[in-house]
Amino acid sequence: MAARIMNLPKHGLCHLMRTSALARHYAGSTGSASPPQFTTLSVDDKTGIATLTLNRPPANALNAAFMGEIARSIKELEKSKCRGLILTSSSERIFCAGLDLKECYQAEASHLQGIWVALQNLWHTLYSTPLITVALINGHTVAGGGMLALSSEYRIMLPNFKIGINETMVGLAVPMWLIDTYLNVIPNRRVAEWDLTASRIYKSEHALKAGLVDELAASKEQGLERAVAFISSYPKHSLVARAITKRQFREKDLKNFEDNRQHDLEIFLSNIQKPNVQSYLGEYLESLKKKA
Ligand SMILES: CCCCCCCCCC/C=C/CC(=O)SCCNC(=O)CCNC(=O)[C@H](O)C(C)(C)COP(=O)(O)OP(=O)(O)OC[C@H]1O[C@@H](n2cnc3c(N)ncnc32)[C@H](O)[C@@H]1OP(=O)(O)O
Repeated sequence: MAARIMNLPKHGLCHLMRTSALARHYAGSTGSASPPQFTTLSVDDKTGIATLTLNRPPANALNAAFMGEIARSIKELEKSKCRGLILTSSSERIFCAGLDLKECYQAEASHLQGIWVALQNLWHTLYSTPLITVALINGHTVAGGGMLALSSEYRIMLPNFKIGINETMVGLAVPMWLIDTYLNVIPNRRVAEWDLTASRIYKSEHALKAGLVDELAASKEQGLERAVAFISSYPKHSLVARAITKRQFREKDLKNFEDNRQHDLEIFLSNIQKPNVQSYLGEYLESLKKKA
């Protein structure tokens, strides 16, 4: 794909925005002058398709700054009237390992609150965007990483990786908005309930059979081609009607979330600060380290 940093002047799908302008935008919305740190964003000016590459080694674990950056990029692409967004990872092994558990361990309540609010905002932004969204899952993706994939409209995965939502395994309940997101992809309630209560993690090939992903691609290059083909399959004249229809499908889930946003935050804060959860989190982090 002949991509470059932002700027789609020709057919009005995306407005011009150079890297420096992007940096000014971030400065305006965050109060900080720092440009994107954990992502790279490129837009193909022929197709009007943006590729947002997650780049927070080693695991693309989500902290508040990273999540804020992804959400702001999506908002910016919406304003520039891009047509579609491909989410992928710069890592060859990990698409996204979910929340940065190191930042959830022995952290101040205010820090934990910042993480959860950023997760809520990121979910809301991605789930509700009018952009055509594709997750090109070129590595493992679990928990909050699974959220990124499942909130997108179409999932293309490379072979031999893992995908799933493992919250109960790490001792915490799956939030209702993530259950709704899962049901939007796996509408069989019995299967969804079983998957989420059991923290079921699928291998790519099985995820395809179960309908958790839509296609497998042999390589990242092939996955990118397939992602572009999916987004391009929507004719330009249908984009507004398409976006309204998407919104209608997702509206109830978004409203449920808004009605319970504060409660959801309180549940997280109360659970994550429990001594037994913190102690388990410490052990879990050790086990991740020992693997290396
Ligand atoms: C655990 C008790 C309580 C947890 C409470 C958390 C709060 C949860 C609230 C509810 C919802 C939360 C949403 C979430 O996202 S919770 C996040 C859960 N995520 C995980 O459980 C994923 C853990 N990681 C893995 O399973 C594997 O790393 C992987 C993604 C399958 C990849 O495996 P691979 O073998 O390729 O890689 P490594 O395991 O060697 O990892 C490479 C390095 O990355 C570090 N790492 C991995 N995951 C995380 C993470 N989530 N946060 C921070 N760091 C992470 C790992 O330590 C390695 O680092 P190192 O190279 O420095 O050793």
